[in-house]
Amino acid sequence: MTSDNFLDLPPLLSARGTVTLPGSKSISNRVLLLAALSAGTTEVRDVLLSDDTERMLDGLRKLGVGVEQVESHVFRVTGCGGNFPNKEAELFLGNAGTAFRPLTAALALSGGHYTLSGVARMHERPIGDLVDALRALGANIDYLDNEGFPPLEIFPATLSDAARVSVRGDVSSQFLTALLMALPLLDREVTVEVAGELISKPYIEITLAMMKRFGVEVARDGWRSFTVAAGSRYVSPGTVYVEGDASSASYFLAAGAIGGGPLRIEGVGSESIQGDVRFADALALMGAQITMGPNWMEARGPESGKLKAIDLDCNHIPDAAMTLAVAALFAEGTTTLRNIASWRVKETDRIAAMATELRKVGATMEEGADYIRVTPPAHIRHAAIDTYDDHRMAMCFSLAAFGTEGMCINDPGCVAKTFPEYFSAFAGMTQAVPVIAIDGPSASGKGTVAQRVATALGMHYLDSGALYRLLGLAAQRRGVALDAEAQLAKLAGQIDIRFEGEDIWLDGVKVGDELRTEEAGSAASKVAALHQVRAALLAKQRAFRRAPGLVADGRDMASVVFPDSVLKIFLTASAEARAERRYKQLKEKGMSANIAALLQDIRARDERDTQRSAAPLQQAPGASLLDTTALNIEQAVAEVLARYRAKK
Ligand SMILES: Nc1ncnc2c1ncn2[C@@H]1O[C@H](COP(=O)(O)OP(=O)(O)OP(=O)(O)O)[C@@H](O)[C@H]1O
Ligand SMILES: Nc1ccn([C@@H]2O[C@H](COP(=O)(O)O)[C@@H](O)[C@H]2O)c(=O)n1
Repeated sequence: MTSDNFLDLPPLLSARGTVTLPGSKSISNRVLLLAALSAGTTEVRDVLLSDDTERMLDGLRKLGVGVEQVESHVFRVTGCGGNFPNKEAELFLGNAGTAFRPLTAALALSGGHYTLSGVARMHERPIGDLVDALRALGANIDYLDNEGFPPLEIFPATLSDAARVSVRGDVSSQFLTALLMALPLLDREVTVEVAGELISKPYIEITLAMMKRFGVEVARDGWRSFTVAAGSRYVSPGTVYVEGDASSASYFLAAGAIGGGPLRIEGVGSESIQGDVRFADALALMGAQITMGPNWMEARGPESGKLKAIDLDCNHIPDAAMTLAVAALFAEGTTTLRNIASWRVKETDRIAAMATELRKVGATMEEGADYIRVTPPAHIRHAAIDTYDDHRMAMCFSLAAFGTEGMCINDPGCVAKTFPEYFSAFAGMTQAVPVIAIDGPSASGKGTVAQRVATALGMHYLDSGALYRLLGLAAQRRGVALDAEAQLAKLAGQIDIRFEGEDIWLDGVKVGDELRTEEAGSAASKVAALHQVRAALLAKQRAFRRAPGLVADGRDMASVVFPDSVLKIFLTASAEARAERRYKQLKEKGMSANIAALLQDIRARDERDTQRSAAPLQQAPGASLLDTTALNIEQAVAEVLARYRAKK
């Protein structure tokens, strides 16, 4: 169920299957830049296609680098040997930190005049520590707006002969990455000293590994200093394969752990150079069963059946740690994630965003400057999750749909930053609570059949017509006209409806046979024709979708309320057969009835239900017809069950 700006995920029951990951963002953008800085042509394969890599590719093209897309995920980059052909360019780099920081450093040392800008959030993300280090080397960089933040204007450097520069490591490891990648552009030995505790060390490992692949070996003293020797030059290795994205793997591993699995991820594994593969260790600490090979990982639910809380220093997995915060909703106890101060300067302030959104679903949250603490609620509430233009917020919160009510994700399109096809991949790996939708005209027997099918399968049952009947009844009791759309829609939001077995309660009072009269049916069909009323009752109907499954009967179950139903039946019978059934039904209840009048009522109701503009009664696309005119109840039930089994 999607619209342009939100995605309503149904409640999820399980997760299993095999997913092939898109290429790593961190590796894609590093390799593309190194290929551009090299001598020679590089074929880069399995490149991630996303907003962030598009920003890098676009930037390189504007700098005059030859970038040719040879296949969908394959680019041929003709390196410029450290000398960008275009000495004047304006680059817009969106919110791509992996493009902005390294390009700043490379351009600052490459003798041209450039401006670099991004989206508003990029202009709030600090870059002063990197600029200071570059200035120490002689770079000529101006802030165009706020001191210490993009946008930047870069002029040709007047290089100093500094042999040592210092850069802070405790704000973003991308500053060190950017400096190291640019240093081979200088023709001398330079040592970079790291000031403060270096965060996100695994990302530096990726940088060093990629530089080595392009022929530049960095000497190091632990995590304190790094030296690039004089005469270092990037040389194309010919072809480079980009690994699958380990941060993206975290959502699927967590889905396997929460939803039972087995869920296998291909494209990244024990031989990965990405630090985020260690997310799998954190998930194992929570009790998940993890297995892996060189290029794959697999997650299953815990043997005990329940994940458990952890207290973890997440410095080594800053991005994937966000996934742990949402997985904590499904763990016993309080989870604490520490050493995550870098979350505050990412796409959004991720500590604040995570705390706000987890509170919406009912979690008890505690947040500090560099930690977050999650205590799960007894019951995960359905909520509209804001995503703050942060792809990881959207992807993490998809996991919350494993709660009993599903989850609504606002602005799901923000995943395009790193994983444009995320939600379809996620849907392919997860199984929603199944719905069998049985629609049809009045007295066709859908209620009787749906109830029996639900009992046979141990599923829940929704009589959606009862909601419209109850609203009609409530309106009549309160003197609201049956065509007063706005008032009726408001009333629909106010009335308290409760189903207990055969009994139905309206505003705390049990409703009797009055609900089943043709008058109540007729009132229902009048209020049901109003768009605002239908919209007001939508969420109430969807809330019936609970594990292990739902059988729902009505007029628009398959077309509007549960369009992803696993089985859609359009159950009908001739108007005469239906009038006769209704006649018998009313007589059995000791109510008065006249078969000719019933036939007339049924025809009038059919006319209104099929001709209205709001969710008209129809055989929905994908629904199969079941005409029960010549079938008894048992035969009709058996037929629905047979069709369901055939679907499984
Ligand atoms: N296949 C069938 N053969 C004979 N009688 C049936 C059949 N299916 C249902 N009935 C009987 O028809 C009557 C009407 O059925 P039911 O109330 O289930 O219909 P419905 O489609 O849900 O109606 P409404 O939409 O008005 O609620 C019931 O008494 C039921 O027992
Ligand atoms: N999904 C639905 C269900 C019912 N209606 C309207 O309510 C009337 C009463 O329904 P019953 O199934 O209890 O007979 C019906 O005639 C419809 O007009 C609906 O619109 N959508």
